[in-house]
Amino acid sequence: MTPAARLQATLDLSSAVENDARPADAVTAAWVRTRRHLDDRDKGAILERLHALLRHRARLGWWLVRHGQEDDPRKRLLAWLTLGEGRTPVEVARLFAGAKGAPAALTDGEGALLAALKGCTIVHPAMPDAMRLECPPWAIEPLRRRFGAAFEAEMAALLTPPPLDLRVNPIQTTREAVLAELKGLGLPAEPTKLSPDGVRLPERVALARLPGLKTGAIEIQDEGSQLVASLVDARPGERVVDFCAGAGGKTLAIAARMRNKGHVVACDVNEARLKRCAERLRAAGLHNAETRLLAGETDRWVKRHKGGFDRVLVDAPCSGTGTWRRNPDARWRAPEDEGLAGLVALQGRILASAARLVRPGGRLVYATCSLLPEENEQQVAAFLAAHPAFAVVPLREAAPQLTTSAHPDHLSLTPARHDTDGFFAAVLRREGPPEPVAED
Ligand SMILES: C[S@@+](CC[C@H](N)C(=O)[O-])C[C@H]1O[C@@H](n2cnc3c(N)ncnc32)[C@H](O)[C@@H]1O
Repeated sequence: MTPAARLQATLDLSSAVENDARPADAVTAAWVRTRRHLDDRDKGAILERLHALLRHRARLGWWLVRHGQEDDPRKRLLAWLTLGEGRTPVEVARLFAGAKGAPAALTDGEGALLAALKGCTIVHPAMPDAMRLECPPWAIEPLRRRFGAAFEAEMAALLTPPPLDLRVNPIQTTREAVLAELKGLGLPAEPTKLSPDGVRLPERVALARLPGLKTGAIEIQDEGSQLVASLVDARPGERVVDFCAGAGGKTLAIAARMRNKGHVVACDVNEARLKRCAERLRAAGLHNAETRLLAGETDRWVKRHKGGFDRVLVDAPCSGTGTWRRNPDARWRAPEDEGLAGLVALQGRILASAARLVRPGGRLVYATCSLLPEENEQQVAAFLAAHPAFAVVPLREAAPQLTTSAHPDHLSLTPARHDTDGFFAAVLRREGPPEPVAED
């Protein structure tokens, strides 16, 4: 592909993302699937530029509005080439020459825009915080409260390209073998610093270069997510519930740690995600887990299995603020349902219901990929106040190796401090019998 053809492909993909309500990664995956002829280098260059455009979306839009231009994918790309890649108007005009397969030739207005942007930096002192920090207005105050003086550093870290983390499936192989294999392929793989099962590749690679993904020997999973699953500390032979299992990222990690012994029930209200979870369990060679579709958090199945499990993980639906580094478009989509308050209420209901499944002496882990105290510490405090049968297991006891957490009692991972996605997890123990609840 010529550099100009790569730009045209980036424009096509960026327009597809703009015109589709689905998250950018879903649109991108579908787009790539229908373009199998693209070689890995072209694909890599196109995706890298798309991610830059998504990461700097608000800043680029601010510059366009300032110069009276429409904020659309083509203009954003022009602005990015100038402000982000430092190309001169002459270089950009050479790429936008209107040749076959290349972007249409520049209009006079676009030429004037490039001239006006020449020599500018992508961040301007007059930018409002929402644009300068690429942080939606609704999240600025809660995140400022959460991080204090570190707020801007955390926002900056959320704008960096994430590493590619893999989790090794101990049923099939070892971390040493995976590291040796990846190094043999010329990939700069390193063991993850905190997770004992993780391997980190500092940058995006073509997934086709990772044969273990097809065989289930490795899974793509952020180091933070691996650490949350490890806090469940499920032992071979135990009975475990992953209450919000989704497509099974953490279910797989838990079931593998149990060495295929015992039983894991992966619950969710989303049938398509659970189906994907079942497929991934099969591919990974894990047969100690089943999926269970729930009608809602108070499904009768929960009542029937009251007190029946050693460990329960609630990886609650959340604002996803901790994953903005990986899903840069997510920050500009409002939290689901009625906004943050609706999510917080749903999390509270899910946690209260799932807690019924824990046997006396058993462990309940509440986790989110949110950075907001409302969804994390405050949620746990409200649960403990209403459920005196539960007590916190401090992190130094639950996971002494994770004392770098930003919080003394709970796991609190942040992109700037730990170079992981933002994750929160609280480990709780049931010390008394399940309380009767209204729907019992
Ligand atoms: C953060 S995601 C889970 C990610 C998953 N644990 C993983 O590691 O890949 C939250 C999940 O909660 C599910 N969910 C939403 N409402 C629920 C409810 N009322 N009861 C159970 N699960 C629910 C969603 O369908 C979604 O799959």
